Amino acid sequence: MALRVGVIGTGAIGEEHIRRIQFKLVGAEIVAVTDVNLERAAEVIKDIPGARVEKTGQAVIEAADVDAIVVTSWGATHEEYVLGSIAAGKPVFCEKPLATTAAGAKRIVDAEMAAGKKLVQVGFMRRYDSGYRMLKEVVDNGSIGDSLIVHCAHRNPEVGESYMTDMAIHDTVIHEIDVIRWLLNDDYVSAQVLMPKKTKNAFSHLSDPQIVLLETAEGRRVDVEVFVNAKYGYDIQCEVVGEEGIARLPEPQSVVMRKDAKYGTNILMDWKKRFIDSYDVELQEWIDSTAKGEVDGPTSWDGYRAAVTADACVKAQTSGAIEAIPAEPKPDFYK
Ligand SMILES: NC(=O)c1ccc[n+]([C@@H]2O[C@H](COP(=O)([O-])OP(=O)(O)OC[C@H]3O[C@@H](n4cnc5c(N)ncnc54)[C@H](O)[C@@H]3O)[C@@H](O)[C@H]2O)c1
Ligand SMILES: O[C@H]1[C@H](O)[C@@H](O)[C@H](O)[C@@H](O)[C@H]1O
Repeated sequence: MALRVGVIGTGAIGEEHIRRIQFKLVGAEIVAVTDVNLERAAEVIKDIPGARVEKTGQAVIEAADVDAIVVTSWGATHEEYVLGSIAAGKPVFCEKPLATTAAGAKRIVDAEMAAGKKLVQVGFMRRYDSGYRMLKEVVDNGSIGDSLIVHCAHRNPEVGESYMTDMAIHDTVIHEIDVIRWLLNDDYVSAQVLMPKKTKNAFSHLSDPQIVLLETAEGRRVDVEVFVNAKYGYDIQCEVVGEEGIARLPEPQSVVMRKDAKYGTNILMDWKKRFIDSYDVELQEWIDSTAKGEVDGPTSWDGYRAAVTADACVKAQTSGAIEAIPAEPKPDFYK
């Protein structure tokens, strides 16, 4: 029988995930959705027979015909819905961030451990991207020797007025925080944030761009330029400097053109397209492992460690200091 999925939050990525679960992937169907904007929720499922709108997230979680939950509402609301899913004993896929504070993510870890069963997967989809997987293979097989430095850039063409300075960390750099921790098989010990000259293209309340500097337990250094009003495109860069060579994240495939006295390729403008294949792989694996009663992907522990690092970065945004990131052993429950 197909896994019956309920979705909380039918905005941009909620709609994307609803459509891929219902029309592209196998083994699952959408049965219930909700959003604070109920009209929007109804619009998103209008061509899905049998799917209905529930009035609240809790109603989706508690519905008898919902086997598993997908949380795609705003970041600050994730904790409540993930805790609700754990309390109901239902598997939950939560888009990043797991919670917007380390304390919130810790409450999820504690609740899941108390429930005695892994139920939570976090939407760190870059771990499923073929480019990052190729890069990890090179890092792991020693082709460039030991990794010493990682240079990253995370550029969005623009963001809306509701995007705040701390969101550069827990909404945007959270991707690098997780994927570089996974890539290096290392964890962070300190964070610092530098604020370069501000672009004229950002709203006045937003510091943009920013440079995040992370240090790992093994002494590696990671720098992330986060620039969310970069105008020219949606551009994700990652370069690993090793003892014996350099390895770069491949660019998305694109036809090279010679036209109008120019030679080049297009740059994407939309995050939806940049990791489109990885969302498919991520959610198909989630459906398959959930059907087996397992969690194979990034866990709440990964979401929690990312949130601890994000908290240090947010503190560093205002202190200007190098902020320590406390080390913690991974509980056996998550090994
Ligand atoms: N993995 C990725 O690449 C990726 C990409 C985009 C967004 N995201 C994450 O997904 C989440 C949603 O982002 P988005 O771009 O779709 O935002 P969005 O604003 O387009 O959609 C969010 C939706 O949640 C609804 N909502 C807000 N509070 C709610 C609540 N309490 N209960 C139910 N619905 C509620 C809003 O009305 C809105 O429709 C964010 O956490 C974001 O960081 C992840
Ligand atoms: O929610 C989005 C999404 O996670 C994108 O991948 C990221 O580039 C954006 O900065 C963020 O706002």
